[in-house]
Amino acid sequence: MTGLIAATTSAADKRIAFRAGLTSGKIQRFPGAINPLTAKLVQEIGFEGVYVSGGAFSAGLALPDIGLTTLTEVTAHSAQIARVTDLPVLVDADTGFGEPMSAARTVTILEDAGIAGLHLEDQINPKRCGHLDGKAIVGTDEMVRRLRAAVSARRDPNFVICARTDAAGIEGIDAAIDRATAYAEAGADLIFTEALYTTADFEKFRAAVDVPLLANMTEFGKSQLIPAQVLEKIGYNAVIYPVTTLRLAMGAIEKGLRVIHEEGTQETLLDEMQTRSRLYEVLEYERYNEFDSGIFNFTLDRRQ
Ligand SMILES: C[C@](O)(C(=O)O)[C@H](CC(=O)O)C(=O)O
Ligand SMILES: [Mg+2]
Repeated sequence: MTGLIAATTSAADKRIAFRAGLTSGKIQRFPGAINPLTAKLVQEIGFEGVYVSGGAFSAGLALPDIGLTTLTEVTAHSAQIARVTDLPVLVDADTGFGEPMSAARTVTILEDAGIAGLHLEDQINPKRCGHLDGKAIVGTDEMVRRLRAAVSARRDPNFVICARTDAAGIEGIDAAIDRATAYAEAGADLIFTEALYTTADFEKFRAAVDVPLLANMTEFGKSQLIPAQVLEKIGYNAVIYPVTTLRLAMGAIEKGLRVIHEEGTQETLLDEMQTRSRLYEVLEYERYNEFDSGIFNFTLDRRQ
């Protein structure tokens, strides 16, 4: 039964692994998982962690990424993902779901949900995707209050609090670096350098601060798609591919629906599908059968 239904690694151990990864010198790759099944594949393929994207979660609800989802919704979704993986899960907590006190509550609730870390961003509410124009950010002091509240609420000292700065696209990279320094002083364990443009920007950021850094390799955004090996050489500690699995899946879904609509059958799509047997393998279906026979292993005589 071990490892079926839920993964075996405790939340405490996942947080320890996350922290160890951040100081290992090896880049920690966190693809976004759109559901628990995807998280199982992320682990099987050998990544170091799982990311829960606010953009992908809201898009899955057919909503834009403008802070419409609630802490309760994000927590329920993230907890389902964390439950099935031995990997640390990093959750996009947007601006913390309210004022600094709400950010503090967000930390406790995500801790209870078995999450390894969250990121809070310095945008105003309502926030928007960091790769769009027209963003606005709160003052450094306001974000520092947000972070201090989050850090003070943490009960497991290994829970990772990541501060995201959206300042580069608004005030320039030097201002973003100043903010990152202030956020690290406020207790952030990791800095998410949102929407930098080129490799040179990532290099400049790395040279300027002495705190673990996270890169966002989202598609169709402002940043060049820099390979993980290059980011590692630059000295980045973590990278997310936040919306990639959603975009892959939605691309395939749209194409497939059009084929069925036009051809009246999905026959020509079969090669592109995950087969039933592969699905059952990922689900470890056979082990559930073994579990059942372990329980129902008695026989009844005629008098019972
Ligand atoms: C990382 C991000 O916050 C997310 O919600 O996944 C988004 C990603 C995206 O919209 O491509 C962001 O960068 O704001
Ligand atoms: Mg987001």
